[in-house]
Amino acid sequence: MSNQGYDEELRSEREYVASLYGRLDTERLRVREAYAGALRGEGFALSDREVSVGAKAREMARLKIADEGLCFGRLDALSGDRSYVGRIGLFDEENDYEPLVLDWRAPASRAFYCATGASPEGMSRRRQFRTLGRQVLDFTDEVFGRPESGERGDVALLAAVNAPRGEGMRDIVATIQAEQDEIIRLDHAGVVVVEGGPGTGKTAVALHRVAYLLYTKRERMERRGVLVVGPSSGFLDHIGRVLPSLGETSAVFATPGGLVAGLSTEREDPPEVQRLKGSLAILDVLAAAVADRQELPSAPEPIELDDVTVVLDAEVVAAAREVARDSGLLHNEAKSVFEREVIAALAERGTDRLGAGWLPRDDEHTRPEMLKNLRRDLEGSVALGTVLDRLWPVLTPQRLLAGLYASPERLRAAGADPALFREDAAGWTVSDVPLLDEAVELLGSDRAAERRAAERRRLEQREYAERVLEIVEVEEDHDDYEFALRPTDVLKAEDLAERFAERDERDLAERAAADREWTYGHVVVDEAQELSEMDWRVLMRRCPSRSFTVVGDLAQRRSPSGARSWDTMLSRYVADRWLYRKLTVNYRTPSEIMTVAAAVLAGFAPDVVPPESVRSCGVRPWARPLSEMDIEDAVAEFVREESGREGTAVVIGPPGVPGAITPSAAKGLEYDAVLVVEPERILAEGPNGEAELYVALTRATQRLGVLYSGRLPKVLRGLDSGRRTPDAFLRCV
Ligand SMILES: Nc1ncnc2c1ncn2[C@@H]1O[C@H](COP(=O)(O)OP(=O)(O)OP(=O)(O)O)[C@@H](O)[C@H]1O
Repeated sequence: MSNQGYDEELRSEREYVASLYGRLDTERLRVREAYAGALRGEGFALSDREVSVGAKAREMARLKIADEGLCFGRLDALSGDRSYVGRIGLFDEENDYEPLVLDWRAPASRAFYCATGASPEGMSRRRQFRTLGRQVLDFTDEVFGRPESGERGDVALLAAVNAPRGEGMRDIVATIQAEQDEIIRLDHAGVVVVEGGPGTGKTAVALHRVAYLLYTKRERMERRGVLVVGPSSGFLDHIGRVLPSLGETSAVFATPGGLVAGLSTEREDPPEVQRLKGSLAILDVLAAAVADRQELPSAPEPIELDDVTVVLDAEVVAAAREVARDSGLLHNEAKSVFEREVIAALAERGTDRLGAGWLPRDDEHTRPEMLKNLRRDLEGSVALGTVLDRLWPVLTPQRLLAGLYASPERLRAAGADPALFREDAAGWTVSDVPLLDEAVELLGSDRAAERRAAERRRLEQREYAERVLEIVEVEEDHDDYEFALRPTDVLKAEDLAERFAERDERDLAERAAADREWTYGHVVVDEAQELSEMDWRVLMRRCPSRSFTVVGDLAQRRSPSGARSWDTMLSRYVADRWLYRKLTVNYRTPSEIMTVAAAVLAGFAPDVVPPESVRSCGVRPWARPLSEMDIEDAVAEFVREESGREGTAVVIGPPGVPGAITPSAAKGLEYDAVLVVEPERILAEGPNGEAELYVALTRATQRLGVLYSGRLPKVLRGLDSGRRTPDAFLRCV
C-alpha cells in the first residue's frame, strides 16, 4: 500500500470507528432512559421492577466497558465482505440490524484470531488497529495468500506484550493468538486441562474462556455462576479486572483456603502435614475420628429421676450406638436415633426397677403407662442430656477437627499420623479446608448452626439491598444525566430486601459464598498443579456437571500434595473424558531471561520443553555477589530506582529477606523488573526449591537481576555476572 493509500485508508477507518462511538453514545442514552423508566416502574408491575432495573443496569455496564478499545480490527473476506471486530457488538437498527461491529466472541469473529497465511479460512486480510482512547492511531495489515506483503501481523501483539505492566492483568481480546483462541472457544462441556510453561497465557486464556462461555451459555452460566480459584488473594487481585473489562461480573473468586463458607486462610502446614492432609487416605482418618466421637461411658452413669435412678452403662450405649450407626444417617442427624434408643432402654430399666416384685413384664396397662412417663422424664432430664451430649456430641466440622488435632489420644484412635497434632488446634490452614468440607459430608447438618446461618443470610440480604440502592445513588451522582428521582424514593431497602429474599435474586457471589450446597455452572482452577487430591473433591462437589477449565504447569508445582499427573487427579471423576491442550509460546518473559530459567528447568525437569519467548529485550539478566550485610542496601536501592520508572517491580527471595516476597506469593503474578535475592536459599527452601526458583525467575517481563551473598547456584552460572551495578537494570528495555 502506498503512503497516500495508507493515509486515505487510515482516515476512512478513523471515520468508521468515530461513527461506532457515535452509535455507542446513542445506545447508551437510550439504555439510560430505559433504566430511569425502570426505576420509576414505568410499564412494569411492581414485582417486575427490580428485575428490569437489574437488566438495564447490566446493559449499561456492558456499554460502559466499550469506552476504550471498542473496535480493534477488521476482517476482509475473499467474498468482499468486511467485518469489524470489537469488545462488544453493535448493530444498525435502521438497516435490518446489520452488525456494525462484531462481539469478539461471536462465531463470525473467530477468523479474526485464527486465520493465517497457511489457513486463511476464506479471508483475504486481517487489519489490526492501534488505538488510544477513542482514537485510531494507526493500523497494520496482514494480507493472506501474499507472504511477500511485508506487513507484520504481530505488531499489535508485540506492542501489547512490551507495554509496561500496570495495576493488575489486562484483557487480551485485541491480540488473542490462534492457539489460545482454539482453547477459549472449545466446545467441550466437561474438563479441559490447559498446560503450558510460565507466561504462556494460561490465566488469560482461562478468563477469556469464562467470558466466552458466559456469552454462549449465558442463561445457565449466569444463573449458577462461575467459580475462579487462584493461588492467593494477591493473585485474585491481579486478575480481578479482566472479566469486568470484558463486561462480565458473574464470577466468584476464591483461593483454595477460602472454599468453605466463613473461613479464609493462606496459612500453610509443614510439607509433611500437607502431604498427609492432601491425600485421600485422610478420608479413613476422618471417618474414624467421627466414629471415635460416638463414645461408650468409661463407667456406669447413674441418672436420677423423680421416682427412680436408672444406670446408663456401656451395654445400653453400645446397643443404641449400633442402631444409630446402622440407621444410615449422618452423625449429627443420627443423634436423635441414639437418644431415642438410650431413652427406650433406660425407660425399660426404670420400669423394671419400679415394678420389681409386683408388675409382670407382660402387663398391658400399667407398664406401658409407666414406660411412657419414664420416657418423658428421661427426655426432660438435664443430667441425661449432658451425658448424651458428651457420648454423642453434635459436631461442627471445626469442632471435630480441632478436637482431633489437639489430642494425641484421639489422633491415635482415628489411626492418624501423630504429625497432625498441633498446639493451636483451630489455627486453620489451607490444607484443612478440604477436610472441613469433607467433615460436613460425614457429620450432616447442625440445625442450630443452620438457623444462625439463615439469620445471617437474612441480614446479608438486607445489607445487599441497601448497597444496591447506594450504588444506584452513586451512579446518579457521577452521571451528568439528571433524573428528578432518587432511587430511595422508589423502593425502600427493606422492601427490596424482602423481594430479593422471596425470589432469591441475591447477588450471586454472596449467595454462593453463603451456601455450601451451591453448585456452579463452571469452575476455573488456576495454578491447578498445586491442588491436592482432597482439594479436587471439594471442587468436584461444587460443580457436579464437571464443567471445568483447569490451567497449570506441572513443572511449577510447589506443593508436596499437588499434582504429579493430571490423570491421577481427574480420572477418578471424569475417567478419560477430559481434554488436554498445550500452550507453547511465552508472552511474558523475554528470551534472554527465559534462557536462564530454562537452565533451571532442565536441572529438575529435563523432559519438559520450556516455552518459546515471543520476543527478546536486548539485555542479558545479571547476577551480582554481595556481602550479606550489603544485600539490604542493594534491595533498597533497587526499590528506589524502580519507583522512578514506569511499570512494576518486585524483590523475590526466601522467607525473611526484608522487602522481598516469597516465590509462592509471586505465583501467577508478573512484574516489569524482578530482583531475585539469595537463590541458593530459595533452592534449599522446601521440597521443591528448584520449581520455586523457576517461578521466581519467570515473573519478569523486562528486567531480571540476581543478588547473592553465598554461592551462585550452578544452574544460574549462565547469568552475566560481570560486576554490574543495578544501573544495568535500567538499560534493559
Ligand atoms: N495473546 C496475548 N496478547 C497479549 N498479551 C498476552 C497474550 N497472551 C498472554 N499475554 C500476556 O502474557 C502474560 C502472561 O500471561 P498469563 O499470566 O496468563 O500466563 P500464565 O501461563 O498463566 O503464566 P504463569 O504460569 O507464569 O502464571 C500476561 O501479561 C498476559 O496478558
